[in-house]
Amino acid sequence: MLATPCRGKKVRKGQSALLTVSNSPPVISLADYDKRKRQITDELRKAATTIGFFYISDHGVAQELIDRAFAANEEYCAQPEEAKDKLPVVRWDTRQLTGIERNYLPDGTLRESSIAKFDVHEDMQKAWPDKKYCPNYRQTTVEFMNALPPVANKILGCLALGLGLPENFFTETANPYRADNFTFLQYHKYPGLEGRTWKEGVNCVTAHTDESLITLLFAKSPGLELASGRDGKAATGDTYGCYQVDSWTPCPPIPGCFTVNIGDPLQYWSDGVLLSNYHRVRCPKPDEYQGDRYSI
Ligand SMILES: O=C(O)CCC(=O)C(=O)O
Ligand SMILES: [Fe+2]
Repeated sequence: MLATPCRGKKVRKGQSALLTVSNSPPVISLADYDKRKRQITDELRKAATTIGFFYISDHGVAQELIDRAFAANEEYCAQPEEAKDKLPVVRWDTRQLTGIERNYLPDGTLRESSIAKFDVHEDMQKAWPDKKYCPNYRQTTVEFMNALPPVANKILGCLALGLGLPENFFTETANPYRADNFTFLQYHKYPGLEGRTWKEGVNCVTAHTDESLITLLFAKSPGLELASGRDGKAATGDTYGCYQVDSWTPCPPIPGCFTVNIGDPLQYWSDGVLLSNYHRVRCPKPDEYQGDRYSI
């Protein structure tokens, strides 16, 4: 079905490099979901099959809870280093996906993340930070994570309907409370990069596609960009020397909305109809906001 030329990613069969569509993701409202399911399905199908990204409004997750989740992220990052050193380290190769993750920009600048799975998972029990330093992280993370499946399920239900499949086709498989499920919440802190300039091609997060079914993202500031309708081409030009895309569309956060993108499994399972598109987080230029950037 799909070739895998580079780091497990793929070139889409039969798709030309450029699609002539507007590349900016639409805002899709989930308001009156039951009454408007047909319309929402049409809107989601269109966005997922042309851009692979969309914003979701009227999702039902309280702004107050979203704000607390960002505060929990800051709380985690502010722990003393000795406390962080006691936490399990995320390893993608062994699927040890709970704990702390440290990535570095080419100049050694640290980008810190933490990953939490649903509290029912055994490995999560060792990954919660010390309450002494992070009094709210666990409770807030659990509360926030529990608020997300209802949103994800609506989106996945409509995406299934849009493909002519039963509404529960993806949600049955994607039950995040199942012990063998890998759904996770990832908090990121991109450190402030004040006054620095970066060589073209150096990004805070290099071009990639996601391995989730869908990703629900909240970010506090711009930086996310998407390569809509374009295949990653094996070439030099990005940090990993893997993908070259010659047109990037900014995907700044819209207050109160989730930014949502389709991930690889949905592209595979739909035989390339739903698009798991390349995206990256660009390093800010000197005239842009260069302070710390938080995303969830
Ligand atoms: O931080 C962001 O805005 C997006 C990060 C991202 O693409 C990812 O974690 O997969
Ligand atoms: Fe991503």
